[in-house]
Amino acid sequence: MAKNNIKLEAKNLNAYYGDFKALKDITISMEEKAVTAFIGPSGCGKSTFLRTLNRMNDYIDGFRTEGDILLDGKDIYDKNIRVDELRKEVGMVFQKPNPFPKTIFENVVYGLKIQGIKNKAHLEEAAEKSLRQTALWEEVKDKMHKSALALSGGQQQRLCIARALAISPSVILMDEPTSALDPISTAKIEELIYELKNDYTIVIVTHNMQQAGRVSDNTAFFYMGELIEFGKTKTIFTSPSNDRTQNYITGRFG
Ligand SMILES: Nc1ncnc2c1ncn2[C@@H]1O[C@H](COP(=O)(O)OP(=O)(O)OP(=O)(O)O)[C@@H](O)[C@H]1O
Repeated sequence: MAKNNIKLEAKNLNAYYGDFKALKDITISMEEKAVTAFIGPSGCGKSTFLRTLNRMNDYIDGFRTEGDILLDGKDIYDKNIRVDELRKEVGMVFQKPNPFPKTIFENVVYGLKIQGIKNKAHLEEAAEKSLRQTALWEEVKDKMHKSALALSGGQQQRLCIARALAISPSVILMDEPTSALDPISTAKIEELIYELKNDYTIVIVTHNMQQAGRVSDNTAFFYMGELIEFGKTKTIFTSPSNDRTQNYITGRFG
């Protein structure tokens, strides 16, 4: 298989919450249209790192970074970057499905409406497209104007992914997207991730080793704020070169 282009890169990235250094000298390249998984024990910095990739941590008082994060070669922390534009390009899906207390339709088109798109036909078309992409359309097409909160947890998470897709990002960040879901819903989301990587670059934080093994092309193992090992998922899971990676994936700690 030809090697994909690099979509996202961190170069010598340090991140701090006040005096606490949560990420230490992270350098990593993430391939375009591939799935990169972040694994590691609780508190090792996976979510912090994921959130630096669309500047979600900007909201946290005392948070700061050193080093660079490049999206398509451009530093996303550059002072000329518009964070709203960045977040259109780099969408995010969270651990717990978080639909708005609105209809299914309003949830999917939320981002488009914020962008000022009002044309009803256009919004309907976009909603259908995103819901088809997340394999939810058949399940919800007759209740588009009912509350999204009436959907099951798994459907809600697929709706949140559809909401993220509707604004046409090129990267989707997923922070433990299935940890609140049952096994069947989890399998659906995993299938979806597999499909989506044809068109999107995906970065996923997961505690579930099997999940990382099933869905990702490349895996990064973090430990206490450091990137310990990064490589092809198959290699990381079958013959890691670092003892700490080996101990973690075999369940000896974490
Ligand atoms: N808002 C915050 N303020 C201060 N420290 C924080 C904040 N968020 C995270 N941290 C600290 O940064 C470190 C990394 O946390 P992070 O949430 O990135 O880890 P994680 O690997 O994603 O953990 P988990 O798997 O439990 O979600 C931890 O020591 C955590 O306590």
